[in-house]
Amino acid sequence: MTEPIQGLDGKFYDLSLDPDTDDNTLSFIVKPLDPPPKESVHQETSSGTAAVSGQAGHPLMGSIHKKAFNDTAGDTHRKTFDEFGLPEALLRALALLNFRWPSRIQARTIPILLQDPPRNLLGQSQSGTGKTAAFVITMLTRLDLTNRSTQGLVLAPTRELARQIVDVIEGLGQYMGVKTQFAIPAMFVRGKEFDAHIVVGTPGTTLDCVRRGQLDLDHLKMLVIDEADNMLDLHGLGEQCIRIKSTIRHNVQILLWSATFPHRIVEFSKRYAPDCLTMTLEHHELTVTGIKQMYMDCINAEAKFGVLVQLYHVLTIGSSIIFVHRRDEATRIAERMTLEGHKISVLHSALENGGAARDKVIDDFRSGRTKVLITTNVLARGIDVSTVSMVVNYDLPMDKDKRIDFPTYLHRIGRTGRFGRIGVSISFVHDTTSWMQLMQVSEHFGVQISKVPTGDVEVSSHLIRCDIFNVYANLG
Ligand SMILES: Nc1ncnc2c1ncn2[C@@H]1O[C@H](COP(=O)(O)OP(=O)(O)OP(=O)(O)O)[C@@H](O)[C@H]1O
Repeated sequence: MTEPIQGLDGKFYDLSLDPDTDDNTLSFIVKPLDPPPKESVHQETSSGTAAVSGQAGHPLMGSIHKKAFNDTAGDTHRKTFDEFGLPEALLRALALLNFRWPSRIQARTIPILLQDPPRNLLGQSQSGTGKTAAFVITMLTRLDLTNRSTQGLVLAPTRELARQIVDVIEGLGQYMGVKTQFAIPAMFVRGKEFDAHIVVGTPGTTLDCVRRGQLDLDHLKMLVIDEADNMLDLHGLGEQCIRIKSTIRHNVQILLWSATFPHRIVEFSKRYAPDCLTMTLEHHELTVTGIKQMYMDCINAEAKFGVLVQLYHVLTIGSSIIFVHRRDEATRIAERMTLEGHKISVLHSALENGGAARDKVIDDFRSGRTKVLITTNVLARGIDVSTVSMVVNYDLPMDKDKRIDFPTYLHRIGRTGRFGRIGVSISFVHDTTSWMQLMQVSEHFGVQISKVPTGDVEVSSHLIRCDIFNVYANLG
């Protein structure tokens, strides 16, 4: 048995994570130790229920249910989707998908985005708080689905995110007869005109399709740019997004979304989406309460791999993502982890094969066929896999000037702790520079990043479990 953990209630528990999480819960085995309670422990919170229950003397199954708290909660008066005047077919799909209440960003944006005349928006909210459904619900409500012209265009930075967005549109639009198409490499027929209500694409391929006359945007009503701070960055995809915008009418409603909007991008974004309503957050509001941030101090860069192996020996924790800086490093670590007996997937942009290889990797990970995914920043943004309960920053994210990249840190750790779940992020530091960079992260976002010792396997395991437990105990 592992070392007991003292909960905030003063009692002692043995806690281990249960990897068999379902879509709605992160579960763990909790065994009360001192003394075994006669009745179940049941803790009601103001915004949901966190329960540890079971019979005395038996291992107990505790779980954090999908519940709205913190960033995902609506405002004081909790609105319902029924109040937004949505089509009946959409309400049916929301009910089927178990979307019972809108999250805060959904409650704030959907009603105003549905008003006439349509307003542009720059919308920011923490990772995993339901921005995708916010724009998909708006789009499905606004479009005339009896007309087969392309009325909605969604641009995303990667094929994985574009595929995920189409899944959300098809899920929410399943009773509405909505047709979607991709404008991503190898996912459309060259020379054939697009005839879908909504096209979801990456900027380069979308622009290509518009220029070839395959994609007609004359009837466009709504343009959504997901991960907009990244997409409008002139060092990246900004130029292509500007060109796409120059082909559309000026009364098209433009929605820009992201969890991060650095100041330098906000001004440009406001020019891209003129007169937009702006919902932004301060640095210290950006972190998600359910994500416990930690770090491990490695003696040097070479020692990091040993620490990683040690970490995976003591924790079997649902699914996890390991972020590294370089593609060759991702492959190298994957090979070594495989030799250690782990089932590993690797995804980076050099993995092409017309996209099929990338699609298989992410599909295997999503379905739980693989539990550990090693990747680069290509998957730092947007990807929503609810079973991910740990993110490892094997290397800290750097910008092109070799400074710590705050937005990417936030997006990476945001692959866990989604929509009210709890998760852990562990960043590796290996010298004074990386340690100072992590302290800058802590200061920038106003969060505590606690140290997990690397020497003693049992102690590190215990401390991580202890921290997770306290996040759990503090919920609500
Ligand atoms: N109202 C709701 N009720 C229940 N679940 C929801 C609701 N809205 C969204 N979700 C779920 O929350 C999860 C996170 O949503 P989503 O991926 O849209 O977050 P996001 O804010 O776009 O995150 P990121 O900034 O990382 O891109 C998804 O699994 C989605 O199905």
